[in-house]
Amino acid sequence: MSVTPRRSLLYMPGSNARALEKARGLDADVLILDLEDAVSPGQKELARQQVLSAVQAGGYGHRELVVRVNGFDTPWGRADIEAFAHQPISALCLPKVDSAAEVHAVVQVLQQAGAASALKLWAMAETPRGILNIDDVAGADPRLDAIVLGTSDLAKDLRVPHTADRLGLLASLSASVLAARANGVDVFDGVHLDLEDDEGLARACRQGVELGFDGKTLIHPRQIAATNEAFSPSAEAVSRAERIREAWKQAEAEGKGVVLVDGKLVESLHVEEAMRVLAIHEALSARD
Ligand SMILES: CC(C)(COP(=O)(O)OP(=O)(O)OC[C@H]1O[C@@H](n2cnc3c(N)ncnc32)[C@H](O)[C@@H]1OP(=O)(O)O)[C@@H](O)C(=O)NCCC(=O)NCCSC(=O)C[C@H](O)C(=O)O
Ligand SMILES: [Mg+2]
Repeated sequence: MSVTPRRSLLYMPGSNARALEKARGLDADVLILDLEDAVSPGQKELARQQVLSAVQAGGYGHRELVVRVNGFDTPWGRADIEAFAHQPISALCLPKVDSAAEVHAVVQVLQQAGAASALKLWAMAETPRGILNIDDVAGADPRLDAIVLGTSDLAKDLRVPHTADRLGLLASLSASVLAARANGVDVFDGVHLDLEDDEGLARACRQGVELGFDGKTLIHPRQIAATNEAFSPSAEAVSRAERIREAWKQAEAEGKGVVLVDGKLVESLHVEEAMRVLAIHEALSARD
């Protein structure tokens, strides 16, 4: 089993040349180079050019590069998509996706541009309509590779306050995880806006892990370390997974379909879980 760890996903405005440079040395798994809401209308062209130059220059190492383009219905959306159709990036992130039809429209542009099938699409779940259609969006096309929660836009549109327990967002968060898993794509939690609030960030990360997210989107480098820690398998989880792998090998050799590890029942589904933990751990160790 091969897994690409996507624990921490750092946004940066494409208009911020210093951030694009600094990101080459940051410990984030994914860099989301933003052309959308973090860039003012007057800087859209500059941001597109800077991000193009940055991805062409490279130097980002293991960090996956994702470009968040402007909405298809804006003056910049189509040109953004065409500009990055043949660049060395993992995915285009589409903001405020309301329906599968919006994904299909972008897929058509990529096909017309002859983009490689390796170029994926990530859909942002950040509107009430998008959440209601999230299963269709997540399964819209084989290029669709991940769902990204936009909890700021969502809280605004739902008219729910930003609370520590994120009560008003829970239904949308869980619906997105369900849709992602049902369609076999990754799913990433929204941002924590308070840069000074380390305790709140740690709590939000824990909640994200418990809700089933693969990682969390971030807005500042100081949020990376805590997020990586929260979304990495703990030493204890790795050690138990290793014991499960060993015990299962023996059980299989003896023709058994169940085994006890540390007094707990282990069946093939637990072995699958353990193998995923080990795959993430090994991918991270190989990177170190
Ligand atoms: C929030 C910020 C504007 C703060 O920037 P700044 O004042 O420069 O912070 P610092 O002085 O503390 O920065 C220290 C150094 O770190 C670099 N830096 C800062 N932020 C980033 C970053 N995001 N990526 C890379 N590097 C970063 C600074 O350049 C400093 O470097 P150095 O010169 O070496 O000291 C800023 O953090 C920022 O712009 N953050 C990202 C904002 C953003 O992208 N927002 C859009 C995405 S959030 C969203 O829209 C989610 C979704 O759509 C929703 O609806 O929820
Ligand atoms: Mg948003």
